[in-house]
Amino acid sequence: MKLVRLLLSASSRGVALAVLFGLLSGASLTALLSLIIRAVGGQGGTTPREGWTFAAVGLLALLTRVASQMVSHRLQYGVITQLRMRLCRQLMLAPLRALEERGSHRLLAVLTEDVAAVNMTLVMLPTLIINVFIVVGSLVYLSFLSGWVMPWLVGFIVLGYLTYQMPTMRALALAMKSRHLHDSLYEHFRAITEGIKEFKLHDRRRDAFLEEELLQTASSLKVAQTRTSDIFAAAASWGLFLFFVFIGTLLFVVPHVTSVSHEAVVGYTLVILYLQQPLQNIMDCTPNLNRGTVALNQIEALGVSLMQAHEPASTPLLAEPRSFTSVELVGVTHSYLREREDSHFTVGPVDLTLVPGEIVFLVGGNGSGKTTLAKVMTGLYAPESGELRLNGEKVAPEALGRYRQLFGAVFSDFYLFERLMGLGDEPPGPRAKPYLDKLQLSHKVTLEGDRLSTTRLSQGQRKRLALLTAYLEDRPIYLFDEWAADQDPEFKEVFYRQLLPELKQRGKTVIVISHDDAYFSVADRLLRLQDGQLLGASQALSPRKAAS
Ligand SMILES: Nc1ncnc2c1ncn2[C@@H]1O[C@H](COP(=O)(O)OP(=O)(O)OP(=O)(O)O)[C@@H](O)[C@H]1O
Repeated sequence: MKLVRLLLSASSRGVALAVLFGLLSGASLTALLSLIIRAVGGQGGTTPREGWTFAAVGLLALLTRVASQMVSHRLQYGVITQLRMRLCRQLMLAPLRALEERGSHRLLAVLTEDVAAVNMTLVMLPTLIINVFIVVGSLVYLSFLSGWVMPWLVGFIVLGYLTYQMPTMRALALAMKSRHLHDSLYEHFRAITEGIKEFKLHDRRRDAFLEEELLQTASSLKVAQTRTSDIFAAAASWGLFLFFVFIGTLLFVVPHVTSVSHEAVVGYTLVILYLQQPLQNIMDCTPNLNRGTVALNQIEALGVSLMQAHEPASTPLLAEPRSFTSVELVGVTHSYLREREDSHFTVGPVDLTLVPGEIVFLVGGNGSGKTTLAKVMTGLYAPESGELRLNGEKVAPEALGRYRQLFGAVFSDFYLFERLMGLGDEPPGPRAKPYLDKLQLSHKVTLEGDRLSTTRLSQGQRKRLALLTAYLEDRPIYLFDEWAADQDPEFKEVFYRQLLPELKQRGKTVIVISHDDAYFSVADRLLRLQDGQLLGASQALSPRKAAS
């Protein structure tokens, strides 16, 4: 049902056309069948008129079948594209914390595995529609052939349906289990792609992973999938067996208990034999329908949970904020649940003011909460308590998206885009060139339009490219999370002594998370975090002093 609703929501006209052509195709195939039966059973041979009718109906069956398939293909790929786009939009609008909690492997499993499963289900749509109409058309034809035999047939169909449904319910539960195992499998795939160096350097770790993790999950999946397929195969074979029971009953029992003509018995037998293929096709579609339903449930569950976690819709972005007078964090907190210890790690409550043109260093031991505070400060995490204030005014939840546009940031787990996107209509080349020189990257990277010639660089160089992006964004506040950690001593010196003061001179506020105590003197203010608590000068220097 959910699949039908999905299709209807995409294009009710497309669904109507696909069904109409499917109906015409099914009906013409049934008409062909009745012509065949008449020709086979007829005593006086066939006439040219019947021959022409046969050819015309055959042509109609062919054309409507192709039309139904073509309409269905458009519907199918349209739905899949819509589904992908909708999911990606939902992911991008969801709060960062909600995405982190779900984990990238689960999100990837939905985006790839589930969308592919829905696609597979939709692929068989034309076959399903046409075959359903062949079966329906044949039943209508049979009801005209003999009203007496019809109750027997309906009885068998009901029996077949019920006995098919019972194991199918079990198969659905197994399909759900398989789906959860797929999540684990994606986590393992991530370990392989991201941890390949660690595996290569340690054979015993690799073998333990393969045997104890991957094989365990893959084997459980194999068992669940094999059982599911077994159930469907057994149910389908049972369906075929019922056919022969029906034909046997028709040939050897029905004539003795009701008065039915020989012609009707022959017609029924031929139609039932003919129906075997369409019914087989319908039954073959059932496992896919099941998988598609499970996948769609997963997609919808993710969508619903992300919608619940949605940040309030942002006020339309009229223009990015180009300046500010103050950013304040007032009693702001953020906490993570430590599941194993059943306790929380909390950053804050933090009171902090930032003004334009100052360099603020955020320092502290590993795990003291620097990155977390940076995420709260930049609006990536909404404060759990307390409030953010911009220019003295509280940042309402729906204004958080706009507030974030104040910041240009390079986090330690930054992502480097191959295109410099969203930087305006002008090609970024001329603006980027001086920065490429400044960042000592001109010999490595050029710009072709807005595309970087390469991003296959050392980690330090990639960070410089990320810095280039931040420069071009030209935001009022910059945040660098351990940016200098991968730089050579020479460029570290350039970063701390040249680039940071230059940004400050341009009136930018620069927040630097750093462990480089040799350069702490560059800061106007040093904020020290310890166990999530802020020590040190949380109030801004006066703008005049900051600019000095
Ligand atoms: N996504 C997360 N989910 C749950 N807990 C987290 C998450 N990120 C961080 N933490 C917890 O919050 C604490 C602070 O982490 P954070 O990354 O803010 O520290 P940090 O000071 O930036 O550390 P480092 O100097 O090592 O980068 C850590 O002890 C960690 O247990």
